[in-house]
Amino acid sequence: MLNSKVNEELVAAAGVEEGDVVLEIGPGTGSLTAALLQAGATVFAVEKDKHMATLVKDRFGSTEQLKVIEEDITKFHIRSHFLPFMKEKYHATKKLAKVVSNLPFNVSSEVVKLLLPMGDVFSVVVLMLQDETAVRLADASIQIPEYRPINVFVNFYSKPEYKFRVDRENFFPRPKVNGAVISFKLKNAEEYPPVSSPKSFFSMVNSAFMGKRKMLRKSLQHLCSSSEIEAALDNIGLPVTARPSDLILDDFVRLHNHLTKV
Ligand SMILES: C[S@@+](CC[C@H](N)C(=O)[O-])C[C@H]1O[C@@H](n2cnc3c(N)ncnc32)[C@H](O)[C@@H]1O
Repeated sequence: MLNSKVNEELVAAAGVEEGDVVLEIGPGTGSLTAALLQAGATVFAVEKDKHMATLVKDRFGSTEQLKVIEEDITKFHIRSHFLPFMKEKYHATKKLAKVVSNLPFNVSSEVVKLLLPMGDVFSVVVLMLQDETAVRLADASIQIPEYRPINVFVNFYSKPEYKFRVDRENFFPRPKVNGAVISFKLKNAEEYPPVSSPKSFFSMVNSAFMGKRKMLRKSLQHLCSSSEIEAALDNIGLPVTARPSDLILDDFVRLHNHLTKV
């Protein structure tokens, strides 16, 4: 990131304040880390590249305010490593941590899937993503060609908000596309839509989209007979010919709950 103002805006988008504990993924040379430390946060940085991890440790020296771990975030067990760190910093308080990260665009969806169900650890996840991805994830409207299970997932676990666009000129090396900052305010478990099991719910949603152009009464046939699916759709006020792109999160929840009662 060449523009330090963008880093400050990322920090502000997460509402980082003095005393906050922040998980930063991929600190690189530490430009965002510097802005987080400046805001008074205690930073737990996970960096996959050995050279970068050393560089960022050397840059800030030994300080209580920063811990750098050399690990790939997609293989890192956040709960077992980050939770003890967070508890130690927050002492006995029930405060939640935040995630602020400017990651390579190619790992962003994996990171989103990993972090959004962690509302018991993080209050907010603020990420720099490819602009197109940020627009798509922040928009829960159906009937757009990009509507996918990930949209249902994002809205199940969080309240997404597109924050601002970051032109590609601000990055080095310059990517082919613009970036954007998106914030996901994480829900806690009591706020999740009422489903018997998120695993069975997302398995149904994924199956529904497998045949994107197919009607649900066909694509969900491995779960129930088509007449049972039609009855459930009718019961929740949807046409029996509905396709996955006709259903918002609540509709999927009601459909799942009807089908699992059958
Ligand atoms: C876009 S750079 C970060 C730049 C830095 N945050 C800044 O603001 O200047 C991405 C960093 O993420 C690291 N990274 C990439 N994949 C990672 C992963 N799976 N886990 C942890 N770090 C990763 C890279 O080594 C690199 O240092």
